[in-house]
Amino acid sequence: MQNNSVNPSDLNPHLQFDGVTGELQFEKTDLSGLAQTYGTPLYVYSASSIKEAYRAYASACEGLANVTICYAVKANSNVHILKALAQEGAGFDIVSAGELARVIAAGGKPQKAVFAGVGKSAQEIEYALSQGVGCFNVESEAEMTRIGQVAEKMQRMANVSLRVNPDVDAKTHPYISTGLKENKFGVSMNAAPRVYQFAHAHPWLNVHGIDCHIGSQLTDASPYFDALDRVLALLDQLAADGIEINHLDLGGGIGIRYLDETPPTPAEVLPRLIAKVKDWAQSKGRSMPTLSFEPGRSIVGNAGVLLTQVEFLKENEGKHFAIVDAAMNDLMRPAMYKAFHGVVAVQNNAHAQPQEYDVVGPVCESGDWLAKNRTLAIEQGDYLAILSAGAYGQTMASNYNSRGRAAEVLIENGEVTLIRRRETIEDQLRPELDV
Ligand SMILES: Cc1ncc(COP(=O)(O)O)c(C=O)c1O
Ligand SMILES: N[C@@H](CCCC[NH3+])C(=O)O
Repeated sequence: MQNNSVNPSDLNPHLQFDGVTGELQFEKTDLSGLAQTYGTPLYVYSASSIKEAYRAYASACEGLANVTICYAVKANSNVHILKALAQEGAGFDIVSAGELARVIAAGGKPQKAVFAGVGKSAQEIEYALSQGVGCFNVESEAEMTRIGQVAEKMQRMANVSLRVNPDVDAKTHPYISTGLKENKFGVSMNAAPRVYQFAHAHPWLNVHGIDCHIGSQLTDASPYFDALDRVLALLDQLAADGIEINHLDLGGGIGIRYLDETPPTPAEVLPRLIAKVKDWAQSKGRSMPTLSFEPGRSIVGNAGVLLTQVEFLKENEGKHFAIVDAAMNDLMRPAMYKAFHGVVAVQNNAHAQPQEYDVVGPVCESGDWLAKNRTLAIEQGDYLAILSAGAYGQTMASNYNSRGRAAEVLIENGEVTLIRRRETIEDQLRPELDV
């Protein structure tokens, strides 16, 4: 076995090769059948996997504190997936008016949504307030001012938490680290008291809590505890200035296995974080704050695969390429972060010889690759599954090269539902022709 080959069931136990046919199945459903029925590229998600991942968070906190799990919509914003999570009781972490509209379309409660992001427009703030959004996670002094202005104009109280930047190294890819002072996110610990004072004094702002998210794809839990130490020290400082904060939003970021990573589980992280907050509250004679977490990737990442078909195999001077019908516009992560995604053939091809391939798309960019140096026994027409594609896959897709976005299906207990139809050329042309 090559060191970059991945056994799908190590990523998700619902993803298995059938013992008799050797076919890759998701929730016992043949993936080749889905590729034939719905075409490729096709995102396939397992509802059971999503629910189990959500429940791992919910049960890790059960009985320990008053905790809301706010699923980070940016990871996968399909309305049907949001609906499944809303039915589980999830709240939502949103970063745009569009994401809030999706939550509402899915039957989620705006009151359980927290609105983050460094550049909220006045229109977005107005829309969120009119829908009764739970809280704004505010990322700058200027934004706090703007939210105060919109709230005053609407004569509506806005709940605010300040997103602080604890300057902690999350030890992840530099593009997805968010809690260092060189990152654009949040307000520095030094500036935070001044911004809180402003909000505290404002008649239309209600200081609800504090928020801290240090990055994504964390495989080591220690940065969470370092960040929490800094947050608690700031809460002490604020209390001394007469501002008592009774809600902590500790962000998302727990990683998933793409290859051989061993990220901590919610059960390994959340109870320890909660215990730390509890100890702090007790030592200060304060009541236990309410808490929220904002996981995205760890809920959906390994609950999805991207199915693609081999268009051609080709060799250039000894270098072998598998040209497939999915591309960087469907799954941007390899091009953007050189991210690793496991790739496996969906069916066993007894005629094909194993060969090392770069798996590439049809887009006119050298950066359009999905995987490099993978040993695969495949022929033209075979289906491949790109693994761990449930998070930051379709949500980061584009129409580059005027390629339509892929279709998406959701499997639940053997039942397959089309949850997004394939985008047509007409869909792409309409906004330009309907003017
Ligand atoms: C503010 C905020 N919350 C939550 C998340 C979700 O992170 P993840 O998908 O790593 O759990 C992100 C993305 O990094 C984020 O920026
Ligand atoms: N898009 C990133 C994660 C960004 C998280 C949002 N702050 C990824 O694919 O890994």
